[in-house]
Amino acid sequence: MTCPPVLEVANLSKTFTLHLLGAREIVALNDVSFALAEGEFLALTGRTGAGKSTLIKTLLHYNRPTGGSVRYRRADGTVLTLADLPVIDLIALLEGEIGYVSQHLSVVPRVGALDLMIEAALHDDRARAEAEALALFERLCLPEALAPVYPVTFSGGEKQRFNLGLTLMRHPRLLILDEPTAALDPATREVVIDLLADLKVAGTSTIAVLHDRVAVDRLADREIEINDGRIMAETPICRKEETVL
Ligand SMILES: Nc1ncnc2c1ncn2[C@@H]1O[C@H](COP(=O)(O)OP(=O)(O)OP(=O)(O)O)[C@@H](O)[C@H]1O
Repeated sequence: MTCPPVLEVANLSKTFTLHLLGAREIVALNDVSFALAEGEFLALTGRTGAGKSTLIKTLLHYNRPTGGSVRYRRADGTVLTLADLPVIDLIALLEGEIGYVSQHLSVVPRVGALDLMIEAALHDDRARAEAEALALFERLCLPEALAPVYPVTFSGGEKQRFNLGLTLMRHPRLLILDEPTAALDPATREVVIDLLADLKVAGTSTIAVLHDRVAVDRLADREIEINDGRIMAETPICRKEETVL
């Protein structure tokens, strides 16, 4: 018996209207449909400006879709249609079992990195949260000296790993990543790829916008290529170690 998908995106569209430019319209996403299997790692690829970030922001309802629907299946089998959720429930979902790691830092100012991570934990055990946060610091090769520092002062690559760590404090079962390795040198990129690979083994379902071919080849089960806001190609990825002889 095959598992029902964790996420079903049906005919999703997004048109931006530029009101200050005579209501000019930009069709950023056009009739995109796909499903994400439980535990699957899906890579979204495509040229710059193709609509990849718009796709993930729209499927999460950070952008209000122009058309289409997104259905998310919880661990207990309940299926939620995101557009029908009261805002408070949508926020709880996006700050809990669905984790979104954007390319940008968005945190409370003048709070140190470690405290932000401790606050992000979904439980009230501060000592446990601190231990979890420090373990993530180490796993992400963030120097412990940065723990009390405001993340706004971090380098691009440090911010990127901090963003990931912050989201992982909540142990999301569905992870949505926007270019998680973009600002990283090759060695640090390996650190992040290894962590994402371990999360995949642990059963996390993931959608990641990736320009990084190494990351696609190491992590993805399937690649969807976006162009002009549409799906151009959908390719299963077969790794050597998975090939049955
Ligand atoms: N809020 C917005 N208002 C107007 N246009 C937007 C908005 N967000 C995105 N766009 C436009 O939608 C198109 C797709 O942008 P998007 O950021 O999704 O591309 P992308 O594939 O993620 O690109 P990149 O790889 O460069 O990050 C672009 O033409 C962009 O200018």
